[in-house]
Amino acid sequence: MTGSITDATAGHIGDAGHWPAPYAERPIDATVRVPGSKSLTNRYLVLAALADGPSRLRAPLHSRDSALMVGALRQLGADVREVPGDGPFGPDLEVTPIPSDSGVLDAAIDCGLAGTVMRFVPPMAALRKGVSVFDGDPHARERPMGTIIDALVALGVTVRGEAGATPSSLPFRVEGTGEVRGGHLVIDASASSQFVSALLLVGARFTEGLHLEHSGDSVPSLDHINMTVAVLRGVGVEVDDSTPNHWIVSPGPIRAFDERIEQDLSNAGPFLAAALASGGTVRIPDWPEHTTQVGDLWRSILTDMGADVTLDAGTLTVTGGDAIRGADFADTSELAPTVAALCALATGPSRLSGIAHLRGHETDRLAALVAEINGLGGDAQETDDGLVIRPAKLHGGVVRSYADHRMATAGAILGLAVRGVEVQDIGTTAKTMPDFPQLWADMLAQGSAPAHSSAGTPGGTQH
Ligand SMILES: O=C(O)C1=C[C@@H](OP(=O)(O)O)[C@@H](O)[C@H](O)C1
Ligand SMILES: C=C(OP(=O)(O)O)C(=O)O
Repeated sequence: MTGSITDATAGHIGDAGHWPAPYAERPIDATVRVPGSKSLTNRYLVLAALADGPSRLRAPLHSRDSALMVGALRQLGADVREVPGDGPFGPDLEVTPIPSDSGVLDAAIDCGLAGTVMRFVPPMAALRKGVSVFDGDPHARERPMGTIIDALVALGVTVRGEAGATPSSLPFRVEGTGEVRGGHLVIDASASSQFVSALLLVGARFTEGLHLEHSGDSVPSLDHINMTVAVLRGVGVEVDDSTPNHWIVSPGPIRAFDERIEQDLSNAGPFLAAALASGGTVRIPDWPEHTTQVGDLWRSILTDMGADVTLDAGTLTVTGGDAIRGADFADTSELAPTVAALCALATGPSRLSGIAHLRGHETDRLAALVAEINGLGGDAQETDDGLVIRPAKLHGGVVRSYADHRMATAGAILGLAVRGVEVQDIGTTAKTMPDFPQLWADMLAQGSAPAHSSAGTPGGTQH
């Protein structure tokens, strides 16, 4: 760490489990790499377990959510091995698929708090013989699951809750017979795009394939569904998504693959936000030229907030100015907590819309963001489908993370601009980024641009 960035406590957890968020005395000037994409890693893990031969994931994410997925697939009979790779964030993974003739095998699946595990794995369990019991963290029992359970029941699969009746949330058991006929299925996926992705990922393995239709309010996080469709096509699965709210997956094999996982562009967000929060520069090399990750939206979001954003020779460079501009953002999906943290530091008002379903994420993110921003003296309010955040002078205090990795990283962003912020349970970032405190400290340690006044932001006035 250079002398230009204060707070030598970066990366340490305080006695009360509070992480003193490092405060940026000067503009950050850093080049950062982040681990592999959670969404891509867990999709490719699912497909590898269902494929027609052994597959390899290069530079995958190693985190709690990916470990939970690996654990689930092993329970279902897949063989997942770590093999040396060339990525800086851990080994590659080789996957031998779930054998089709493994007999009757019972399984216990720990979903943790991972939406991808609790939604993607139950349809896989229906495709093999045996009982698979699903449960997770306490809050996982409150996340929306009814749509996926009802979908399986409509497909002829037996799903029982603790009392024996059809449940609407974790815990439950799926009684697989080894075969699902498939066909036309209508669901309401307005609470999560993961319901659609979950069924599309297995659809080719249904005897008749799958014609999935969404009926209800709009489906959130459409980028994630488009990612699912693109990944499926990449492994030889035919998907027709030419009619809005309809996805037709032809029956057929899922081709084994050897795939390099892109870095997690959503998790790049807090580091890029650090450029704005400190009025400095953050570069991320190997930014994909074409990607299905929602995190590619950082390029427009951060431009709208007043940053200078360039993508040159594969490196994304974000330079913050003297002030962060407030703006209106629709459908920011999993990027919303990071966006909200920047909005709380902005000089003008912001509105985030199209994110009502965040109430069913790791925590009720709309309520949590309002409570924690306002707890630091901010001015945030919930709307029907999002947040309004107005400029306010912030002060130090504790940011609670609610077991939500993105609340914890939002606290870290605020702490760069506001002295005296502590994040409760920074360890929860392990859900998708186990090294977050170290990566954050490394970013700060790299040096700093010449001092500039960050006093243009409400947070900056606290310096
Ligand atoms: O399919 C995926 O990998 C994801 C889909 C989105 O879920 P929702 O549609 O529930 O927002 C996103 O928020 C989540 O972080 C990851
Ligand atoms: C909503 C998220 O996760 P999950 O995959 O658990 O839904 C997220 O990572 O922001």
